[in-house]
Amino acid sequence: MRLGVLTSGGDCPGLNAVIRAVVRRAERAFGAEVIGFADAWRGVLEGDYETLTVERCRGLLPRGGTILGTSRIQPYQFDDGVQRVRKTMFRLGLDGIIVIGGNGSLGAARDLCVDGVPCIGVPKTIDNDVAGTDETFGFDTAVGVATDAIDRLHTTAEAHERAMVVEVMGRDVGHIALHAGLAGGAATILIPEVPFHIDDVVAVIERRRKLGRYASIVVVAEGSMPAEGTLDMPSYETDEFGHRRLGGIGGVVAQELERRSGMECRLTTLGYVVRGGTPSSRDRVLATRFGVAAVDLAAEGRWGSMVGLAGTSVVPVPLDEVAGRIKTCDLDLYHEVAEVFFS
Ligand SMILES: Nc1ncnc2c1ncn2[C@@H]1O[C@H](COP(=O)(O)OP(=O)(O)O)[C@@H](O)[C@H]1O
Ligand SMILES: O=P(O)(O)OC[C@H]1O[C@](O)(COP(=O)(O)O)[C@@H](O)[C@@H]1O
Ligand SMILES: [Mg+2]
Repeated sequence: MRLGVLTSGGDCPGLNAVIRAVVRRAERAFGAEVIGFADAWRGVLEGDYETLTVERCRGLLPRGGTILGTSRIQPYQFDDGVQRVRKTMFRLGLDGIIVIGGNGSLGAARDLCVDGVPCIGVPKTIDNDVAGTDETFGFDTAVGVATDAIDRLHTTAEAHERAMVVEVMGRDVGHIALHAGLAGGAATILIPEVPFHIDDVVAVIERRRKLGRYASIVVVAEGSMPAEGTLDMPSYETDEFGHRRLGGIGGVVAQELERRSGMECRLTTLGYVVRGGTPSSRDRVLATRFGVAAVDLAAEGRWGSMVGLAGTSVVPVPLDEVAGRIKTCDLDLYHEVAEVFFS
């Protein structure tokens, strides 16, 4: 067996741990060779690759980022993209490609399978928004870093009696904001799934102030939106892949909160900090389990599957059930648990 592997979409902690697991399982259990492609599908399209060995992957477990590099390039952007992918695979004698990516990359992997390019998916992203898996690796690390930041902000907020707005990543979903906000004892949490009313945020802060709580933390996911017609939004640019370049809603919330409550308010945008650096032990274990399972699926010829976490088990999930879908926040956790603490 000869396998290709690539990392696609935004990076997240644990990508290197998957690569290491893939190579080790392939080499040790199946005597198989693994080819690593540079910068996601760019490497496949342009024939930019390296042979990965157990030796090459030493020391990777705790390393953030990805030794292969990543991009948001997909073969379907080019008229002859799929043809070029097939050509590279034929030339290298590959049986298939392990695609470590988020919902966008896994959607493309499903389409490629239909077009005769055998793929196995491994779900990654700090956002935890991939359907078909209870969790993606990278999420636990991101929540941990954000929680640590909130803990630190509490003490400076208390010293100055300020409200602190913390903006965290989360393009379409608020998993990071919800979990870090809950873990960090936020006064309120804003997520993309639930349009917010700024008056409700102000009310929470004022209620706390009446109780003598002058310091408050407001966690805002970058994709959060005000209820229609309630606030002017920053205008987001769109990047070359059609993604809105987010970041800025936290500033709007902080500014309005200060203006309406008269309370001193500061903004901290965590941005890429939660995406970089060493993966948590939990993410390393999940990434390792996913990598091993992906190679096993390839060996069984179960192309068109993704590895997913169901409860405590790693299971195969058809890419058809993943493509074009998104896993949003558990609204019971938001309304019935988190909201208990919003005051
Ligand atoms: N449903 C889809 N089917 C095919 N390609 C897609 C789909 N959604 C996004 N893409 C392509 O996949 C690329 C990677 O997706 P993106 O969402 O940016 O990263 P991720 O894989 O981390 O979710 C996008 O730039 C886009 O070109
Ligand atoms: O790296 P970029 O292109 O600025 O993208 C930022 C986006 O990537 C993420 O970090 C992860 O998203 P993906 O997993 O879809 O790549 C989002 O939270 C954020 O909105
Ligand atoms: Mg995505």
